[in-house]
Amino acid sequence: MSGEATSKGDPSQIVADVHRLSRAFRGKQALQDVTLQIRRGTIFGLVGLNGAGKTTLIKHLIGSLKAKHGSVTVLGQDPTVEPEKLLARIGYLSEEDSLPKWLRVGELIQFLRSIYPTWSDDYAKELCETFQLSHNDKLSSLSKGGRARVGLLAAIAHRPEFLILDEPSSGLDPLARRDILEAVIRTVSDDGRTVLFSSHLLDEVDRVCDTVTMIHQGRLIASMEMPDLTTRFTEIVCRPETAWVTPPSHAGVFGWNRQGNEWSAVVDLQSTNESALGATGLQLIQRREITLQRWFSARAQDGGDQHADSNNSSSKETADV
Ligand SMILES: Nc1ncnc2c1ncn2[C@@H]1O[C@H](COP(=O)(O)OP(=O)(O)OP(=O)(O)O)[C@@H](O)[C@H]1O
Repeated sequence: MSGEATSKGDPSQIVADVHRLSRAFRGKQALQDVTLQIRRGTIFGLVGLNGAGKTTLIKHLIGSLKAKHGSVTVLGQDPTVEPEKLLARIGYLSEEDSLPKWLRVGELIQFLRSIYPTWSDDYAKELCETFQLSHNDKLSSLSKGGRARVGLLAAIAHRPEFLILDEPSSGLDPLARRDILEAVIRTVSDDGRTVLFSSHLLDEVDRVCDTVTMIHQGRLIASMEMPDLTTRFTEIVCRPETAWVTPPSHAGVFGWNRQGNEWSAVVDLQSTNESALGATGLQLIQRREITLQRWFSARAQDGGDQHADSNNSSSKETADV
């Protein structure tokens, strides 16, 4: 499990280390016993339904919430101790539009370059060109997408070691999303930089992330390297000879979906295989490559409670990704 991996791993390669973090708000559990590590130089995808606990986790990482149960270390420090030191090394873009709207783009840049020792004028200029922003633009008169681009510029022009993007794509058109993702990739390609990308847009997570971690109702229910998604999971389609009222229960098969006479499900090939499925009388008519979207909806549908991957802590699918 991840605790074991922590002790074995090189600590300098761990950008964020979350150990048994729990958080409740007014008696309601927002995070429960979450343990994970984010490795240097990776793009870490964080997914989960609305209210799963993603932003609560991120708030602990940037030090706006202090861990009450469990511990959080980011770039080797407790984010709530000397937060200004840490914040100079990380970039953060939240889903909320929190830019000071009374400023112009150029004024905001002047302010930011005075607080970030590593601010890069050249990179800020390049980003202004890429995002088609002018120093003269008033933040109040920019579109939502325009302000999101300014937010991204503000988050990355000091070339942070660790960039945290919390739903950066929400409300943006596909072109603006491309800008964001390309900027993310560029940032990461600078040697050794790390990104946490929290998003509901699973095709984007699939396209840019090295790993994916899913939180469901405050619990971390799955975490894996992206290539493992397609080697470990597959989607099957069955046509029952006699109509099913409910699909059969089989270890490693989850997220059943009905389409007319056919049923599809996700199979964890580590827990079961097709010959074992055949022996149960399941008549397979098709096998499809899994998508992140299908895996995610299957996991969410089963409430994170099925046995396909959550019980296989001996596999690669631990929180150490
Ligand atoms: N300050 C707060 N006070 C009370 N409840 C809170 C607070 N912050 C979060 N919560 C609750 O904690 C749970 C997790 O919320 P969180 O914002 O972390 O989820 P999320 O995964 O980021 O959701 P979304 O995808 O909708 O942004 C939710 O039930 C939310 O209502």
